[in-house]
Order: sequence, then C-alpha cells, then structure tokens
Amino acid sequence: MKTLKIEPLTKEAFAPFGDVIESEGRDYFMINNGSTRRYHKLGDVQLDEQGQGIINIFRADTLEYPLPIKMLERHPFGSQSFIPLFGHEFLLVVAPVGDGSLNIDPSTVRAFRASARQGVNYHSGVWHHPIMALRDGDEFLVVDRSGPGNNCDEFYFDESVQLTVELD
Ligand SMILES: NC(=O)N[C@@H](O)C(=O)O
Ligand code: NI
Repeated sequence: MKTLKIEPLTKEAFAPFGDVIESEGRDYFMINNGSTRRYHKLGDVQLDEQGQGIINIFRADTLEYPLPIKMLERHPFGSQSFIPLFGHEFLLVVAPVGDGSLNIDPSTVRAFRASARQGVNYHSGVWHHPIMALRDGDEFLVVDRSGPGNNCDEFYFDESVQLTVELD
C-alpha cells in the first residue's frame, strides 16, 4: 500500500495538470475606475469544436478517510475547474495526461491540498479523482464542457496498486 504525500497546491507544482485559480501573489490590473482588481486569465477554459462551456455547482459530501484511490477519471474534450464557493480547503489527486491511452502509471499519481482561497482548472485529459470535499455539503463552482460524445473516461487501478490518501 502506498500513502500519497499531500503536497501544498502551488501554480508551479500543479502546472503539469492545469491552472491554480487564486489571487494571492498573482498579477492584476485595475478596472472599474480603480475600484476593482482584475486577476486576468488565471486559467484557460479548454473546449473541443463541438463543446459548449457551461457553469455548474457541485455540492459534495466528504469521503471516508483513509481513502483508497481506486480510480481516476479524465475529460478528453474539455477542461474542468473547481472553485470553492464556501471557502473551504479540499483535496485533489491527479495524474498527468500521459500518452493518451486509457492507462495510468501509479508512480505518477500525486495528491494536493487546496487552500480555502484556491481553485483548480484541470486541463483536458488530465486524470483526476472525483471532487474530494473536506466538509459535507461543500459547494464548488464548476466550469466545464457540455456537448456530444463521452467526455468522461474512467481508469481503475489494479487491486495490487493500493494507493491511499490519509488526512493529517
Ligand atoms: N462526473 C462529474 O461531473 N464529476 C467529475 O468530473 C469530477 O471531477 O468530480
Ligand atoms: Ni471531473
């Protein structure tokens, strides 16, 4: 069994998987006659030609920890972002796009903890665990893709892999 080390979420560390949506330490420019900072283009909404960008809310309950990571999923036709609406931390487990096949090298799987003021935007095809809220009934603004085709592939690890996430 391998317990994944939970890393702090930073723009640099998360770059292979997508964007970190945050204002802390980011560039901005003033708008609205100087009353508003615009933290511009923190993430890219990625869509295929037939896709439509949509805005959703996910209300998620916590999962049971220690959490076995039995599967990851990916959205090949578009990005998917999770922005906490209630300002609570949450967890992420991700793996890189890889060679595009329906396979994940367990050694590439990483876990992160998002602060209360961070969101993420998974790029198209990036493997990730379904939302891992740390409070029951937590809500996330989710910008992702609607359109034709199956935009959710799932990969289940072999039972011998046994990746786990534990809370501190
Ligand atoms: N299935 C679905 O819309 N949710 C997942 O994509 C997820 O990442 O939580
Ligand atoms: Ni997803």
